[in-house]
Amino acid sequence: MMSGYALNTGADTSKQINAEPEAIAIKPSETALIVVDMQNAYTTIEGYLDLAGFDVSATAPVVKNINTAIELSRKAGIQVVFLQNGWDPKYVEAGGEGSPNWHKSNALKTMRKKPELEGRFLAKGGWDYALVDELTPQEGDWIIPKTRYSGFFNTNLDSMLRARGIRNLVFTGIATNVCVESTLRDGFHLEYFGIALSDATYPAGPQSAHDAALKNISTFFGWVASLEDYRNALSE
Ligand SMILES: C/C(=C/NC(N)=O)C(=O)O
Repeated sequence: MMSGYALNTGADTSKQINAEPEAIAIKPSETALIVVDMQNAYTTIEGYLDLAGFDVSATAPVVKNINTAIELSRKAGIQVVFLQNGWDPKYVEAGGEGSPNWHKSNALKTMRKKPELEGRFLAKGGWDYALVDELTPQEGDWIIPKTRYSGFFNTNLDSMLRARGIRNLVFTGIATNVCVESTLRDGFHLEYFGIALSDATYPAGPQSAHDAALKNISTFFGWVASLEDYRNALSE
């Protein structure tokens, strides 16, 4: 069994999550639940992913599972962190032609291709950027805006976690193969223990993209568990 690194010596007891490739132990006080980009853009019909041609028809059960993971985490004293992806309404933060993001972001590319959509995707203050109604942050949760796929890039996430002795990150959200994987990978290089919940994440692209991302995570960068595994661990 792996043991997530411990900085605190608080009274909260270690919980063992049944995971791939092996079980991992976490202490609630040293753990955060990371909810990646659960915005209308990535989850909802008429949002960015949908209008860019990605299938979002099966996100509802994932939203439900994330809600459960959030409730379980709050009850267990695990810090809940919402990441929120997007840019200022003029897209200055998205970078211009000098940025690979300008060339690779399907949101920016789709808006360039269809001028009637200009200004619609992932602009701060808009519906597309907003977190879905079903997952409303509560007092004590953190909301961390980001402008690139990784939640660690140009944000205060690392220092917020580090200051509180948090070393284990449980990942939920969309998309498994883009922002979830990017953030978990960056976390790995910053010495965080990353655990992705397979049924509380959803891909941008086919099921094979989801499966490949999880396989990559469990083989090289972290651990993969189900919501049930997480629930069982927290009920110990
Ligand atoms: C495709 C995509 C994914 N974002 C994410 N939240 O994983 C994008 O932002 O363009």
